[in-house]
Amino acid sequence: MTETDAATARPSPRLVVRTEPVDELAPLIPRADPRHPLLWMRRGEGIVGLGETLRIETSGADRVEDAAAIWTELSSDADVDDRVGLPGTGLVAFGAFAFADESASTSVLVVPELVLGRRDGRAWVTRIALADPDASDAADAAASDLLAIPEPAPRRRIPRVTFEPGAVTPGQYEEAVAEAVRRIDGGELAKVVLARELVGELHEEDGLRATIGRLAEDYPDTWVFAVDGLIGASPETLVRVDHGTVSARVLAGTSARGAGEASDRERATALTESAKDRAEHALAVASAVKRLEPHTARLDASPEPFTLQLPNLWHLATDLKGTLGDGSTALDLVRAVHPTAAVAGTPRRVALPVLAELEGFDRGRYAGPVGWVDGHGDGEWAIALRCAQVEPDGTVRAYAGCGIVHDSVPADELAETVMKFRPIVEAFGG
Ligand SMILES: C=C(O[C@@H]1C=C(C(=O)O)C=C[C@H]1O)C(=O)O
Repeated sequence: MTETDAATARPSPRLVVRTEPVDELAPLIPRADPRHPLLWMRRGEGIVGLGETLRIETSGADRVEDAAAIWTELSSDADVDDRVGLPGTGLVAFGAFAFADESASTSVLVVPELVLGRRDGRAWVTRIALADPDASDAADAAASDLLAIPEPAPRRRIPRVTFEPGAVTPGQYEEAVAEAVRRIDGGELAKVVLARELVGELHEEDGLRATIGRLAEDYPDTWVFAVDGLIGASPETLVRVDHGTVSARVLAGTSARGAGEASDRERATALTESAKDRAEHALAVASAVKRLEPHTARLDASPEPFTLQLPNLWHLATDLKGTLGDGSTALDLVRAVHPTAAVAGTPRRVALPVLAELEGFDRGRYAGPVGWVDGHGDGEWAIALRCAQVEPDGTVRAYAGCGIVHDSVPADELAETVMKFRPIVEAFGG
């Protein structure tokens, strides 16, 4: 993979971008890079990135703001010939940001050399190159075939990773939940989200394509993503910006699926009627609305939460939809809404230090924003949930957490993390 560095380069490099329609690319996943997959997909449509033209790395409290500023500059200087004009065509970067300001993990925007995309039944290929300062015709630089469109690879078995609890044992997790409930009852805060991690070793370094394929097959209605080793299938849309419209899906409140049809429906009904889950959900919706509202001319929320059915569980969900009021880009809104109450707690300024203290590990990019942004500032971002970070040495860290409120029961929350781990653990053969 090409190692380049935009964050430190001044003046910023100029990108030459060309998008052209192609007949068909389905299925996309077998064309992804098996070792360093870059992918964003839902219901068979999305984008796959190959190669790396440029990488923007940021960290600290201003990680999103700094990346957004570099991206705006790169985009405004880019020479773009987009013959398709759909969300995800033209210049794009895949991104993943650390959850916490203090995280040791870097945040990244990766600009691939080649993007393969499908949307609304149309397919395209985008080539992104650094302009050659000596070339007389910039478009020629992008047209020269640096990377060929890969043929779909044959299917292979998913890699086998055995997961064990990481820094925090299940017992310690239950203790942390109990302590959180004590603090909530003491009036310190209303909600805090506590997660735990599982750690394993990946030995088949080219097996990630099979893992992603399994996530997409089993969880087709989620956002399946792979960005710089962060792999997962998230049901929660942090924010989408598309030609002046804004949307988000807030999730909070979870129940197991029932064994038979009748018991399954009962679980969903019980979830919509549960005062605990509704209260937890209302906090998450209020925080998303509060942070999006200043940027929107209009913002509507579904009047009542609905139940979102996933193969492993039910969630209470609220969709937000609106129109932008201030020309914000997707990254501006990511900065405005992250971290939401769904993954941090309420009030946020109290919940964040409590979470850091009680959780006992660095979340890295878990529960951070993951998605893509284009040259117009449009993009789709999810909250990185039901995911794992694969380190270059093969260490795999998977994460799952739960919103803790005053009537949370430690054993139930531990059981909920097990349900939430299921997609990623199974996609690694567990
Ligand atoms: C924190 C996670 O999920 C979040 C917490 C939820 C809950 O507590 O009910 C539901 C969906 C997500 O917003 C996770 O999956 O790790």
